[in-house]
Amino acid sequence: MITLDNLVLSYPDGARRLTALDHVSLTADSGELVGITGPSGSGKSSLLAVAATLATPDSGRVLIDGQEITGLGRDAAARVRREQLGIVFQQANLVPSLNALDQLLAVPTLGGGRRAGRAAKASAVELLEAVGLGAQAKLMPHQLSGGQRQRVNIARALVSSPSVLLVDEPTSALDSQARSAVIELIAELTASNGTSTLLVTHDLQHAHRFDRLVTLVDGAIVEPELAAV
Ligand SMILES: Nc1ncnc2c1ncn2[C@@H]1O[C@H](COP(=O)(O)OP(=O)(O)OP(=O)(O)O)[C@@H](O)[C@H]1O
Repeated sequence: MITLDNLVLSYPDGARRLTALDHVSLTADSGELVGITGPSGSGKSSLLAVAATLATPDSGRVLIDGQEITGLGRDAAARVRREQLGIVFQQANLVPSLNALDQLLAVPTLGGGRRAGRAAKASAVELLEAVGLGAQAKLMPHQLSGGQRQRVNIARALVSSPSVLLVDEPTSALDSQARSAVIELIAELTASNGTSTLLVTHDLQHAHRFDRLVTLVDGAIVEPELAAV
């Protein structure tokens, strides 16, 4: 479970400060997919950055499974990101010289690389199968479609079995068919792995797959609402 508790984040803006997050509180339970939407500049990326320990809020707290992760030192924050968070950004950012399987084995928590043990390989293969790429394990990034690259990206984020998955505009580089497949995949994995998932998106075509949808305007949640099913 991830809890954002009364988060305030501001950036310097000339002589004043610009409020990017204005007392934001939000919880995603285990197995829950929460969509976060809102106009450009409303604070969506700022929210994910704070949740990912990549930005420090002015005030408020982030808790994962009841433990506060705000205000940690650099090493402790890096450990939280490695062990408890899965992070999926807009672009897949795969390593061009590694095949799909090795992208997963290169993640430090899998202790892999060339010397990856059997157990690590088996779990990487299993993850690729879970994202529908069992047959593409040996393909290089340039041999994969945009949608397939994003699936590898998602599988890579799940290597450490994170309790929280943070996803920023995962479909913006994809065509509409790949888009719905990626959202469907994230919804399925959230439910089957019991992950707490925050997914930022402009694209509300697949909002019915969210358990909840919240809208940010000027850094504040304006209308938390049950997604219409
Ligand atoms: N590093 C920064 N320094 C100063 N201001 C920033 C910084 N990052 C974001 N902002 C400002 O904070 C506000 C929220 O930005 P943020 O990127 O979180 O919004 P967003 O909803 O993710 O927007 P988009 O949909 O365009 O990505 C905006 O006014 C933005 O200009």
